[in-house]
Amino acid sequence: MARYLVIGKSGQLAQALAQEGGADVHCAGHAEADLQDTKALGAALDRHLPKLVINAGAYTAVDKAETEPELCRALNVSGPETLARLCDTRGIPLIHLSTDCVFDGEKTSPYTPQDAVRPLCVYGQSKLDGELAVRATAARSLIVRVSWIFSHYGSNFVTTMLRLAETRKEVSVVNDQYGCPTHAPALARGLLQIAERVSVSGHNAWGVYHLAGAGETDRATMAELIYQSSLSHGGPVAQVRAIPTKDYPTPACRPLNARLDMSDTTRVFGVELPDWEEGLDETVQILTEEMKAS
Ligand SMILES: NC(=O)C1=CN([C@@H]2O[C@H](COP(=O)(O)OP(=O)(O)OC[C@H]3O[C@@H](n4cnc5c(N)ncnc54)[C@H](OP(=O)(O)O)[C@@H]3O)[C@@H](O)[C@H]2O)C=CC1
Ligand SMILES: Cc1cn([C@H]2C[C@H](O)[C@@H](COP(=O)(O)OP(=O)(O)O[C@H]3O[C@@H](C)C(=O)[C@@H](O)[C@H]3O)O2)c(=O)[nH]c1=O
Ligand SMILES: [Mg+2]
Repeated sequence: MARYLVIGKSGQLAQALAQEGGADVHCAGHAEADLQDTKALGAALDRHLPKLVINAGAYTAVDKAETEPELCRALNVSGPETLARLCDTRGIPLIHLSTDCVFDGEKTSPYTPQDAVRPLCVYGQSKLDGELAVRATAARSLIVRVSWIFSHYGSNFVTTMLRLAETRKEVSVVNDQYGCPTHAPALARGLLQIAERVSVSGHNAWGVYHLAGAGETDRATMAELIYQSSLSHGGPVAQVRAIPTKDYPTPACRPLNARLDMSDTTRVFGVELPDWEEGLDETVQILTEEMKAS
């Protein structure tokens, strides 16, 4: 039997956990374990009897959340709270994923887990409320905040930039939003190392942690690096026009500073992710090959 049960199957992190964890991981998508279905969640826990649960399921459409806050909150607040209760009553530790969007981005240096939170959008507020609900419900829980996940799985900023370059010569991208891009496979490996640590009895450092790729960048520079890599693999390329966020209005506000300080995670778990750029070329290579084949 798989040691770890992952909620989510088709998402970026869920697919990366399945790939990196192999037989140790069972991913239950919404067909098996819907976050809105208490019975199904309980049945999945009782069927798989996992040593630990990782909740990689969430509502992640940041802009769309502004117009469907109920669904967003059902998946990011009520679902995780239910899951936390079901895990707690069974004595199963839970790792729940959260985001840089719990911060307002006004700090001028990377955010630590102890920094004050102030979400700017519905998605960010829902993830914060989900964190609080999980922490209040399951004593043996870890909240792991991540930022800017990219991969060849699912949709993300890298897939968006490559898709746009297929039809455009120039793409306007904001150059005043800073963050730590996180390669999903590297994140999955880091989370599995943490899972290993917390599933041994005696672990007691529960709470909030940050885990993202090493290094930092802004969205426009990230887009340029995506196209540099795409060029080297014979994929689509566009000119990046760097613009300020005020000239790129979106329904939801993102924090201008989304950089996370990971030193607690390194100290407590000995886990550190590699530089985000290491995962970028691999991701772009796979995606451009897929694009050429289709
Ligand atoms: N993407 C990003 O840039 C960032 C993401 N995060 C957080 O990391 C986590 C993983 O994100 P990511 O992998 O990118 O997400 P994706 O958007 O790629 O995937 C969403 C996941 O949610 C699952 N899901 C959707 N609805 C339900 C439901 N009703 N019941 C159960 N599962 C459901 C999907 O599972 P399926 O369809 O297989 O059933 C899918 O696996 C989330 O908590 C997210 O908030 C944090 C920071 C950055
Ligand atoms: C597509 C596009 C976006 N942008 C901007 C808009 C936005 O501010 C920024 C990122 O856009 P995206 O919509 O791709 O990324 P977004 O979905 O907002 O990414 C976020 O997802 C959630 C789930 C998280 O938790 C965050 O950590 C973060 O990764 O880039 C441009 O400037 N030009 C463009 O052509
Ligand atoms: Mg998005």
